[in-house]
Amino acid sequence: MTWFSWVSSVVDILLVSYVLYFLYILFRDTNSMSIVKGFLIVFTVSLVADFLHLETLAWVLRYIVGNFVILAAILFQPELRRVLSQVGQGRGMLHKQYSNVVEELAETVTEMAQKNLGALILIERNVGLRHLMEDAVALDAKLSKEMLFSIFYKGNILHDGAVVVQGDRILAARVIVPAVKIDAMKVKRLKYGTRHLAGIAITSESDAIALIVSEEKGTVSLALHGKLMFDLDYENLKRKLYDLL
Ligand SMILES: Nc1ncnc2c1ncn2[C@@H]1O[C@H](COP(=O)(O)OP(=O)(O)OP(=O)(O)O)[C@@H](O)[C@H]1O
Repeated sequence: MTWFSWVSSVVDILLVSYVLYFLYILFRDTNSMSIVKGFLIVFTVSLVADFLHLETLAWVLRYIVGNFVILAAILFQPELRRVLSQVGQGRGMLHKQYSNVVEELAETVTEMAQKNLGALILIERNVGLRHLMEDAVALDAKLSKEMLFSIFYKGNILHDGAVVVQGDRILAARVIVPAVKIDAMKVKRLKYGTRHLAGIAITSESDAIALIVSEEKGTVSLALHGKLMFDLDYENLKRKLYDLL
């Protein structure tokens, strides 16, 4: 073996390891991991069936394993779409950094809901929310559970209104979403109060995501494009945020 083929083998192994690690990071917080585990089980059983000469079972399992790429493309569709759009935007490699924000947010609001601590968190995406922050309190603080809990703690002067989050920063607190014209009938039918309506309003006029923790109901809702996904649990919320960020 020449030194060149030795070095290229090492580089080859390192690159494959990196690709596998990268895929693991991208998929670990979705249901994809259970699909991968399912595939590994089917693959192992097919080897055992082969070994034991269980012809029909081995044939069926070989067929499933052989067509896994097509199956995976169908089953992984939301994840693949997300991964491709991130890579397209050059954000794929930043996913790990983003995953911390997603987890921190999902954990924080779930805990807030359990403690009936009301909150409104506006997550900026492509459309800037600067116009909302003119009369707000500028912060530019690192996003953390402690910081969000402190802000929305009832005794804090900043607790009234929303916070605006950009990446892993909390840009401002006491952000007031301008009153929107939602007719009285609709308000009655929707049965939501002003915090939820503010979340619906801001997301109908921007591409922001609003996380709304209901003080009264102890629920977490996510507003997007003016529509509310009501009462999300931790897993669903995290999955939704991963898809959107
Ligand atoms: N336009 C707004 N912009 C930002 N925050 C708002 C706005 N309107 C209300 N809020 C916040 O919502 C709080 C009042 O929530 P309200 O009880 O009316 O709504 P809700 O949707 O029923 O929420 P909850 O279930 O938490 O009671 C206010 O104290 C304020 O912090």
